[in-house]
Amino acid sequence: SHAWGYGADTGPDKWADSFPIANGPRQSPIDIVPGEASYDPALKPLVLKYDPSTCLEILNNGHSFQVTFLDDIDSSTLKDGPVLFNHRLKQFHFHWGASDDHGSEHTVARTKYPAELHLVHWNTKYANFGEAASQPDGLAVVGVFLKIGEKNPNLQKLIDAFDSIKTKGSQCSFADFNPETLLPGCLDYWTYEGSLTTPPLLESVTWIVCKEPISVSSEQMAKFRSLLFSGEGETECCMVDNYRPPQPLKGRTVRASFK
Ligand SMILES: COc1ccc(CNS(=O)(=O)c2ccc(S(N)(=O)=O)s2)cc1
Ligand SMILES: [Zn+2]
Repeated sequence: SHAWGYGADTGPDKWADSFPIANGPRQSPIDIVPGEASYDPALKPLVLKYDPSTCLEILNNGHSFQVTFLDDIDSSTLKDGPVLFNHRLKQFHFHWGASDDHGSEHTVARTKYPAELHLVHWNTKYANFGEAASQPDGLAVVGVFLKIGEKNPNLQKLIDAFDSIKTKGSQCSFADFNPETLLPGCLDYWTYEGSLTTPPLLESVTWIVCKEPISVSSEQMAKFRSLLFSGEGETECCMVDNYRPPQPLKGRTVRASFK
């Protein structure tokens, strides 16, 4: 069945049964080894321009929680960086662990962060998100690590909506949130050609992983873990460890935008 998840019978080690691309040549996430990344002076700075008025809703899709954006015009966009075309923000979501010592998808020299933010954008040379998602240069996902530290007031706005999206399939309107507030001060990044980290694991993602993390408090991480994978009326299953472990690099080059 296509009911994939993160449990023993449905988790990452079983995804290849229904999605053989799981063993493909450009799978994500990966372990980023800074010493092996090649600095590319031709890489441009990332240009991220987000319009809070295009923020639509926050929802629990049974795998993570995500905030979706109106993407019918160029109001929230990603330009430059490693990409050649304009991309539109579709949604952002997170991956996290059952405890503060793990939870990110990408790792840095095998270092795990407690969580990772993904801002998903699609290349507007294609007609729409679904079209773009099936093209090798169709998507660009910005990854931002979360590190335990000061309480993050911008994350708190998301956390305050969790009571309304506790169970799988629940959603509520969510307006005027600016994802720019979730970006680190420095936008130095690593970039490589990869895939979606969840089924359908499409190999259509230019990954842009920020070197600098943002902060999250341990108490805020505990609130992430109060969300449920399970639907209303089902046996409660805490939404934790919704991350895929690093995949083989298979000869790919990881470039750095910084020295
Ligand atoms: C064509 O049919 C499709 C196309 C795409 C999807 C997946 N949905 S999605 O693109 O939002 C993402 C899934 C995983 C993401 S990650 N962790 O790599 O940022 S992004 C579903 C059906
Ligand atoms: Zn993700």
